[in-house]
This record gives sequence, C-alpha cells and structure tokens, in this order.
Amino acid sequence: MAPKRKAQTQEVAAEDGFELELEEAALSDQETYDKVRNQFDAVALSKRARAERGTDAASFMFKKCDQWDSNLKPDHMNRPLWIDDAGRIILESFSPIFDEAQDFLINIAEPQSRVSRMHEYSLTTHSLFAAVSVGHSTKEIMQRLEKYSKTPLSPTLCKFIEGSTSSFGKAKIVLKKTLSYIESDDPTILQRLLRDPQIAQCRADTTDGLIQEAAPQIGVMAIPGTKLAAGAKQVTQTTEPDQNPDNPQNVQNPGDMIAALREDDEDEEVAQVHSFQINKADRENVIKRCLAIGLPLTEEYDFNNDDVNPNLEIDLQPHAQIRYYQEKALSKMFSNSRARSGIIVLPCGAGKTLVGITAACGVKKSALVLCTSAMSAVQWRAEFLKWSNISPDDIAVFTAENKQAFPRQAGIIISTYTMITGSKTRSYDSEKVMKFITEREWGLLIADEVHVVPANIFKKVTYNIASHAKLGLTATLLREDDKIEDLNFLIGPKLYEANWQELSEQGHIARVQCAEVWCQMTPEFYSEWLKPSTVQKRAMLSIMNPRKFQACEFLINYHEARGDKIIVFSDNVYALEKYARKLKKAYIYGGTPQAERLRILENFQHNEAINTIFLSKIGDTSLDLPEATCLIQISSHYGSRRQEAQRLGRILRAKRRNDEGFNAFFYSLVSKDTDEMYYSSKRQAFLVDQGYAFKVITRLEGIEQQPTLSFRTPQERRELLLEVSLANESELGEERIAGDLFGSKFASKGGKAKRAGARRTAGTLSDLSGGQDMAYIETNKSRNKELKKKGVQNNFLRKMQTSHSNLKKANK
Ligand SMILES: Nc1ncnc2c1ncn2[C@@H]1O[C@H](COP(=O)(O)OP(=O)(O)OP(=O)(O)O)[C@@H](O)[C@H]1O
Repeated sequence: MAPKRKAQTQEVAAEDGFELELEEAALSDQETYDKVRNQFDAVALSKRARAERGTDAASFMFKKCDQWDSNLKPDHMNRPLWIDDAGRIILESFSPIFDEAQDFLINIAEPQSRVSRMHEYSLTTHSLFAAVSVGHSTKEIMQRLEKYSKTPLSPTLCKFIEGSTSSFGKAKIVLKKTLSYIESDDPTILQRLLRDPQIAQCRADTTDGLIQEAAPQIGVMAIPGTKLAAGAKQVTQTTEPDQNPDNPQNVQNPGDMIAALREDDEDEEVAQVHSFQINKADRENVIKRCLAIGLPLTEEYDFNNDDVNPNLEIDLQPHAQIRYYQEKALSKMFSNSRARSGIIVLPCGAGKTLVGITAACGVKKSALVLCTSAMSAVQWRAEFLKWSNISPDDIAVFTAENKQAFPRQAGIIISTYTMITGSKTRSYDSEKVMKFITEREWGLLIADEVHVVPANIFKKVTYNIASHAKLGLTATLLREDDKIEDLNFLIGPKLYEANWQELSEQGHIARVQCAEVWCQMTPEFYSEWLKPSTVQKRAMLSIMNPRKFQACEFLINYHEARGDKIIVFSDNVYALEKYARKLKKAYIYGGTPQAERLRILENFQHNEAINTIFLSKIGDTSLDLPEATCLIQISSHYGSRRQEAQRLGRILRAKRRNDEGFNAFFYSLVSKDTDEMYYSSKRQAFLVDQGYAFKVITRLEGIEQQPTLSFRTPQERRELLLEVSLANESELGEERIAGDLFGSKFASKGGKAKRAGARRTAGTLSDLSGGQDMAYIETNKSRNKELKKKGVQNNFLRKMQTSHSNLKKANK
C-alpha cells in the first residue's frame, strides 16, 4: 500500500473504528479496497448527515433550526413534539404516546394539518384562551408541553403562554334581562377596563361608579383563576374519599368550608359583584378590545341556577347513545356545570345535529337554532323529535313557510339566518314571531354551519337575540375571506375539533378514495379556449370538454356496475342539464319543481334502477342521502375549500361504510391545462390537511375500450362546440339561489364569482330532501312522565347532572 494512501486512510478511518478494516483492505487488491472504502464513505456520510439532521426519525424533514439542534433532550426519541418559538408544533403520529399528546394538543392549540405521519398545530392566543376556559391551568399547559417536547420550551414561548393565559377569567360578559353587562368580582378590573376610551364609550348605564350587587351563590363555582373558583376546587376535592382525620379540611363539611372561606377572607368584596352595562350593538367591539388589552372576557351560563328563565322539559331518548367524540366535544362545553359558549368542529356526517340536541337537553331552557336554509330547519326539527322527548308542540319552525312560535313558557324555535336578520319588510305573522324571539331571553343559541355565516349577519344575530350561551357547529372552520377570526368574538373559542381520519378509521364516517382525473382538452375545444373570451365562456369550454364528458360517462358506468349510487355535482346549470339529458339521468337544480325533486330523491334512495342523479350546488350541504357512495364533480366553485369538504361530506355518511373493505369514491374531473387545474389544487388544500390523499389519474384504464361513449367522432365534438359557442352568455354563469348563504361572494377570493351572469331562482329549498314527508315521532305525555320518573336516561347527561348535584351538595 502506498504510504500516502495509507496515511489518508488512517486519518479518516481512525475515529470510526474502520481503521483496521481499511488497513487490511489496503493491503489487498484495488477492487477490495474500493469496496471497503465505499462502505466507509457511506457510513461517514450518513454520520455527518445525522449530525446535521439530528438522530431521530423525523428531524431531517425540517429546516436546520438552532433552537432544536443544540437543545435536544437526551431521550428526545421518546417524545413526540417539536415546538418552536412561534408556537408552531409538529406532532409525530407514529409516537407511542401520540394519542395522549393529541388529546392534549387539541385542547390547547389549533390543528393546521393532520396528514398521516405528522400533525401540525399552532399555539395562538385564542387557542390558549380556549384551553384555560376548558380547565387547563397555565402551569399544566407548560408542564405537559415540556413533557412531550423534544427540546426545552424556550423562554419566549413560556412568556407567550403565560401572557395569554394568566389574565383569563378576570371579567366576564353576562346577560341580565336581555341586557349585556361586563361583570367582575374585582372592581379594579372593571375600572381598568373603563379607563380604556374605546370600552368607556360603549358603556350604556349612567350609574355613578359601578353597579354593585350581592354575588349570587354560584360565585363559588366561578370562572377559573378567581378566588371563588379556587374555593370551589377545594370543595370538590373534599368530596373525594380522604378519610384522614388529621387533615384539617375534613373537619368541616363542604358548606361550612365555603362559609369559612368567605369569613376568613378579609376582603368583603368577595361577596359582591360589580358590573357596568354595555350597548348591545357594541358587544363585539368590547369583546375584541378586552382581548386586545389583555383582559379577555369569558361567557358562561350557569343554567342550573337560573331561576328567572323557565325550564324546558327535554331529555335525550333512551336510544340516543352519543358517540365518544360527541361526548368529548360536549364535555368541553359543559365542564364546571355551566354552558360555555364556543364552537364545536366535527366532520360532515359525524353528527353535529345530535351534539346540538344534547346541548339543548343539557341546558333545559328555551333554545333557538339557526340554520342556513329552510330545508335544514325542517330536518333539525325532525332530528329533535327523533333523539329527544320534547313535545312536538314545544318545538316550532320559523321560516318563510312556517311562522310558528311555541305556546308554553319555554320551547325551541328553529329558524334560518336570513329569517332572523332579513332587512325586507316582514309580513304581520313574521313580525309577530320576530317580536316573540327578540323580546325574550334564550338559554341557548345553536348556530349551525357557523363558518359560512357572514360576520355582519352574525353580528345582527347577536344584536337581535339575547342568549346566555352560544354553540357554533361546523365541519370546516375555514372561510375564503379570512373572517374566521370574527367567530371567536361573536360566538366564543373553538372548544373541540375532531380528527377526520380517526373517525373514518373507526367507521363513524366513511373511508373515501379521492381522485383528481385529468382530462385532455380536445383540439377543437382547446383552440377555442385559447382565444380571447369571457371567464364564463372559457369555464364552459372546460366543463363541456368532450373528454371530460366521456370520463364522467365512463365513471358512471363503472361505478353503477359495481353497485354504487352516484351523485354528479355541477355548479353550472347549463352543463348540469346537458350532461344529465345526454346521459338520460335525472337532475335537480334550484328551479326543479318540488314534486319532481321529491320524486327524484326518493327514486335514488329506493329504486334499484335509478343509481345516478345530477345535482347543482343546492345539494352541497345538509342533504342526508346515506345511499350515496360515489361523487363525481364536473364543475365547482373556483377554489372553494369549503365547498369541496362539504361535497365530500355527502358520501361520508354512506350507509354501507361499515361493510368490510368498503370505500366511497370522490372524483374531481379537471380539464387539463385550463384554470380548473389551479382551482382544483386550491380546493383540495383543506381535505389534504385532514389527511386525504388525492390521486391524480391521467388516464382512465379501459376508457378506450368502451365503444359506446358519447362524442367519439369529430363530427359530434364539433356539433357540441357549436352548441356551447352559441349558448347565451347568461346561460353560462353560475347558479344563484335566493337566500343561499353559501353564495359566491363568500366562497372565493377575488370576487370573480360576482361576475357570474345567470340568475336562477330556487324559490324554496325546504323541500329538497323531502323534509315534509319525514315522519315525526310523536311522544305522548305519559311516555314523558315515565321518562321523568326514570330520571335522566342518557349517560352523558346523567354524568352532567351528577357533577352538578355534587357541587350543589358541596355548596349547602
Ligand atoms: N350518536 C349517534 N348515534 C347514531 N347515529 C348518529 C349519531 N350521531 C349522528 N348520527 C347519525 O349520523 C348521520 C349524520 O348526522 P348529522 O346529519 O348530524 O351530521 P352533520 O355532522 O350535521 O353533517 P353535515 O355537516 O354534512 O350536515 C345522521 O343520520 C345521524 O342520525
């Protein structure tokens, strides 16, 4: 071996223990030496790479970060979290303690993306408020993050967590006789708020100083972080079986202890609450401002101790078994025996309605439910009657067709956002019901599909309706207009957000295969598309692309042969009609008469010969068709992520979802090299973040072998092009539906949709899914009595009641 080569080898190999092996190899032939040398280089390279990347399974996926590289805890392999200074959290879903960490993170942070191996969360001021409001203390949040984190929490992050959580719960917003007050047991907090000019100008009362009154007994269960809450905590602790007679706490009964706590307290103000009234219209501004100056307001309703508003006789039916994630979500709302305002996020078809109904059964006071359409209102009523024992007389629907209120002191009204906030002159009957609604206090306001409600509409709702607690329900906490933050102010923090993939693995929603099918434009359509033209015309050429038509026809044939029931969605009514007529399938759009809609939907559900229907965007939401197992989207609303998720929701509830090996299918047909490609990927962003993988299909296997597909000859394609070219501009636009809150302007940025030309009026949506034909389950009085005698039937409500009576006992 040459001395130079030997020296080099010794130098580099020494530190790796390769020295001997290389030396031996160097003595043999060149080939053996090169082999060993290559092995050595590979090891050295991977060692260097590991040193750069970190030694665990995932860190190499991230950019070099000094904070992480230099501070890794020795046992970081066993910890599942990466947290940076800005509160961005990466959770390894393959960690053995993933479930535990996920359960915790969902309470304190906002899920951003939950794909299969990595989940991403963000710690935000809102998420931390929500965390404290559901009972996590600052200390606990930091301790548990420290436990799961691979690196020590940075001082910047700790400061942020402390800053966001420590001032929470010092003041709250409460409702008294339909008026809003800011209340605190510490007058200095309110004085501090009133020194702020923006808050001061929202004050409505003219009291000199603050309004002062005796604190209600409920003070001992007060908001986290206050002295009284600490008292309540101790009370709860003493109810646990600690028999040690040396423990001084066991000498007193809990009631005495509260009294003692109060007597011991030198500060007499504890028994007092202070408040000032604010203008109804300024509610949102005050909430926002309080947050900005670091004193966020809480909104909780102590319904158990509300003796002013009459109780409503309502309980869940014994057959209603709420699922674990529904219970988890509700327990965030009801911990502490109070109803906390906030938003619950569950995937489409996961049962938000039952969550709302259970909440109403928990509060047992008058409730107002707001939906996006009259059809949903009718469905909500039917669901209330199905899942609860409420008397049908006590539950009314207030829509354009039904203008009812309830006859007794307490009840439920289900209405739509448009009915409550509409600016049009109301009929006499509507005016009467509106007066009924606005002049009373509501225990609970349930806001369905809350993410689509424009902020100004929801402001009007909170202005018009005096409700103690608000529950927002949604599947996708996203809007294209970035106004989602407003919901935090108008309703409350997000209380719970379920994981789509987890629910689908457990069979609560269907497993779905998603695919984007790329369809080449035919030459004649593409050369027309390339010419300068209007947005509508180009969009129409992409939708009517004969290859897309063939792909749709092929997929329908394929899935019908498999026994699937197929819904084809087209936002564009011109295309909807053309496709459906050519393929001899039934279709429904806004203008389809009611009787025909019902007939089509019934046939789709029960007739084995009708396996495909075409729907315009009126079928995007609230349509409960559990028979559907396959969706094909031929035209959609630009880049709306919400529409994509909601359409997917139509098959997540598939009846057959628990059949072995069952998969539902979701296809988006996209004309290649057109705007559709861009919008399609934008639309998928939300679902991809929920862990759905979109396969791109560039060629449908077997499509060439189908001789019967439409538009096979150039002659047919030219005729189609001529038809599309001659179509009236106004026919090509997007469907507009009266009273549709999911309308264009909320669904896409850039206002392109506003240019849409066609205006087709749906009249009423109320009948689309056969709402009127739903059989209401009549619950007679004797059955109610029987249920009452038996007490609360549902486990969850029973748990709530037990915890409340424990607290009551403790307070006595
Ligand atoms: N705990 C439960 N037990 C049995 N069935 C349930 C339960 N929860 C929900 N369901 C059923 O699941 C289906 C979907 O529920 P629901 O319509 O409330 O979903 P959703 O979340 O509101 O969906 P979308 O957002 O699409 O409107 C309904 O048929 C409902 O009866």
